[in-house]
Amino acid sequence: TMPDLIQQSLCIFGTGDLGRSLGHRLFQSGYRVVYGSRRPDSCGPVPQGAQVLNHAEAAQSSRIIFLCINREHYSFLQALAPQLNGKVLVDVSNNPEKDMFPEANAVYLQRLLPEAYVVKALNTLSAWGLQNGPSDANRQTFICGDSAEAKQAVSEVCTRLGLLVLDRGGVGASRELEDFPLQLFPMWKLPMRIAVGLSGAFFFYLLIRDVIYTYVYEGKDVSFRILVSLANKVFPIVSLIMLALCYLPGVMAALLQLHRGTKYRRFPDWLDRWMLCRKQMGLVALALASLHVLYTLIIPIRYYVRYRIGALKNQTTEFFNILAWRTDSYYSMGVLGFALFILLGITSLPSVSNALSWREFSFIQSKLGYVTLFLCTLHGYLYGWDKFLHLYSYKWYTLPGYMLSLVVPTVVLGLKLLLLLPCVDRRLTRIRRGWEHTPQDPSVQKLLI
Ligand SMILES: NC(=O)C1=CN([C@@H]2O[C@H](COP(=O)(O)OP(=O)(O)OC[C@H]3O[C@@H](n4cnc5c(N)ncnc54)[C@H](OP(=O)(O)O)[C@@H]3O)[C@@H](O)[C@H]2O)C=CC1
Ligand SMILES: [Fe+3]
Repeated sequence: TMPDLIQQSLCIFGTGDLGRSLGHRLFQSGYRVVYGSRRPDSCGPVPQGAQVLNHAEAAQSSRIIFLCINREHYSFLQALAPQLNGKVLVDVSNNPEKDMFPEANAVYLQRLLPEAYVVKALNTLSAWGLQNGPSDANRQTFICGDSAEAKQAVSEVCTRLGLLVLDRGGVGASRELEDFPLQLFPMWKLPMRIAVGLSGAFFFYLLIRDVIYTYVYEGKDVSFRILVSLANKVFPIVSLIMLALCYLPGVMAALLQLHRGTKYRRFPDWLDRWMLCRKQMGLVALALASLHVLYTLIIPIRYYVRYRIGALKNQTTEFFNILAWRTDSYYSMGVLGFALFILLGITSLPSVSNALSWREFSFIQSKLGYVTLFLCTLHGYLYGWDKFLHLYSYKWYTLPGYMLSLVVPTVVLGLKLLLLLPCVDRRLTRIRRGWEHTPQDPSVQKLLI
């Protein structure tokens, strides 16, 4: 019923892992597959119905040739130039490490065969993923090449394989494409480093204040506190600081724009990088906040706590109304803050945020985000209440951890309040709409010309 499709054959060089998986998928999609191999008679198993020939013969069968060969072996293709000139060569290769070779693999291939049309594609897929059919992670492929017509031909094949094709431009973009598979959660690196660094620092700080101090002054060993009490201080402290760090770059960018009087100037690189990983920063903070919630929920079943309650059983103590208010208020702020925090986390998931308009997304991430930060900071302040008045809070003249955790959020919220002042807000809006800029600024003039 689809004679044109059944007739069309595609050529694959290399019968290795990727060659076989790709051939299998192409065959399933209705193409005839012809392999080019060094040893057509003794190569490994190939998909049913596929033909295996030597390279020169196989090249005759199709205009498009997928090179499922490692880059190190590309040089043999030069001898096949007469057969390969004018063909579309699909480079799918990756390197095991970054910057192994001076030029990108596809650029190298194009240099070896200047008369062929090199297209980089499929390198971000895996042989395993191809064999398993399109799953979520394997549904898209980046593609680049200098010939629009060759790219179009390869795109059609990829589309038939059920892949979403994302055009990245000329062959010069192939270095970027080849670096993709080598990345390991690039956006998570900075947030994870901050989380680990802050957690370590606060752990030792609190270890000295809570455990070592008690040991030195009271001769009591309370090291059991490390596992729950200490953890339940470190996690909320780091979580609150990181939540504030999500909003600090935005505030700083606004201040920078106000200071420069224009939006037509790039932010410094570090600020750009910081802004780009805000989502990951927020999700790490959410994970830590969740740990804080779990640790808090298990407090009543801890042996230490049950022991203390048992010991107090026969004493009649007075009911302090103010204490009831204090604890309830900080718990309620914590609960509300955490609920909003989860909402922020959910709306940052791609499948959810894709369903939101830009306006809805920025409403939740910015307005509700600041409300979340405010509630969580208030939770911290109410937790402290009047403790800062008591001398026992300052062991060895050091501040309690919760006080340190309030510094960054307080600064961020303060600056945000400043930005909300009507006169400041009006100026910022004018700058962001491009109505206002400092004309004597040379970089702006360059942009305007
Ligand atoms: N495996 C994967 O998941 C992915 C692989 N890739 C890329 O695909 C390419 C192939 O990978 P893969 O299939 O895993 O590798 P394999 O080692 O499994 O297969 C490579 C094939 O290349 C051919 N070959 C080997 N040496 C030479 C040589 N000296 N001269 C000519 N041909 C040779 C062989 O085929 P024959 O014996 O038939 O000649 C061999 O089967 C690589 O560039 C890789 O970066 C990209 C994305 C994912
Ligand atoms: Fe708390």
